[in-house]
Amino acid sequence: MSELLKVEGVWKKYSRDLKASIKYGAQDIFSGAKSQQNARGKLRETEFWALSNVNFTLQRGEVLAVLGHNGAGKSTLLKCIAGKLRHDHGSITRNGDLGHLLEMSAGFSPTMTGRDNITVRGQLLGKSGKELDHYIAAVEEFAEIDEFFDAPVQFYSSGMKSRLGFAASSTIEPDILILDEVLAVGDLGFRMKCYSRIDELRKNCAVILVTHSMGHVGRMADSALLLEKGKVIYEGDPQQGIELYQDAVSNSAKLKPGISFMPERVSFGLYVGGSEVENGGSVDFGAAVTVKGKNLFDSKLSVSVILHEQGGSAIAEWNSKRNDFYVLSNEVFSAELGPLNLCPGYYHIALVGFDGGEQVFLSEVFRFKIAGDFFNNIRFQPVAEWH
Ligand SMILES: Nc1ncnc2c1ncn2[C@@H]1O[C@H](COP(=O)(O)OP(=O)(O)OP(=O)(O)O)[C@@H](O)[C@H]1O
Repeated sequence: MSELLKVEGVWKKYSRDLKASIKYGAQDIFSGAKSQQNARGKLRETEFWALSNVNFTLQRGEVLAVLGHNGAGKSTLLKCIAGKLRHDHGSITRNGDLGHLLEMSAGFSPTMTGRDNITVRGQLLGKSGKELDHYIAAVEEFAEIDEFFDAPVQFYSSGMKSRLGFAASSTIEPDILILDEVLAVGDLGFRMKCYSRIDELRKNCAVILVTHSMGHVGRMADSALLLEKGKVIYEGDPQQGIELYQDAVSNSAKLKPGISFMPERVSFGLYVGGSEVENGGSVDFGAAVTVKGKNLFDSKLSVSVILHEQGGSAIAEWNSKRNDFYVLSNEVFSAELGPLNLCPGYYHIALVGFDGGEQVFLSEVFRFKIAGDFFNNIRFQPVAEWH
């Protein structure tokens, strides 16, 4: 393994005020080296550190996931590494070619077609003749945007831009590949293609990945860097990084008041092995979960238990009507959900009640964490035959 990137004591400041930001920027350019020396520790009014003393190294073959809340400084760090932004203090040493996809438009001219943009990019990379033709053909093949390749980029959907951008950046076989939220866009088929391309490239390069999807981190990263307000608060094992990040997200997540509709008319709880789990509590991976509730309405109701990923979409729903089960007025009911074999992380459960076809309540959201080692609980074994 060889070291491809060294980030040492990097600081970057921004100003919250646009006018002040332009003025300070001009002053810094004129004061040159002096500003570099004074940069650390000196903040003018309205300025703040978007990155404070960031250090890490990246080896060939390594995939590093940069994690953090919105505004933690992830994109700023990637832009500094890519040379798109000048950092105020510290040093960034790159050994090798860089490919990056920092924004969806990825520096494409909106009025030029995809093909023309790729041709210009290829030429800027020093390609000509057959080599340039190969590059354009390879990008066109990977992006799979068909006739849009010959349409102006301004008519592309965000998914198409990300396809073209990823294809353009990953086809040059860079030494360091920087991807900022690229895999958030695009359909599953394209994401799978991106995964295999990254798996292929990582043998010879280093990848820095910014994503809010912990699935991507778990699937691809060898290490994680967790940023909070511009500071590195964790560096190391990705699973540990994911847990710390999710804990931080969960602690800062505020449930919106007003989301519940007549919550006083329903009560429910989560139980594991007869014991009630407290809101925000933890459930071991693989433990059988039961929801118990009481109908405080005057009429009989059908109920749905809905399971959500934290901040994400519904991933399961159990509806009593499908079992032809109705909860009578003032009756207690239970729904045995069984083991929730979900990746460790935070989830939400809510209860919805229906009187006939009409929704009559939505409960408060119950938050819990699936804890434990996901992988240890899966048993693989050989079997005699396929069918
Ligand atoms: N050009 C700018 N001028 C002033 N402040 C900026 C500028 N760009 C970003 N910031 C601020 O710097 C901080 C870090 O921003 P950055 O975009 O790096 O965060 P991030 O971790 O990438 O967030 P997200 O997950 O939302 O993309 C934020 O407070 C942001 O508002």
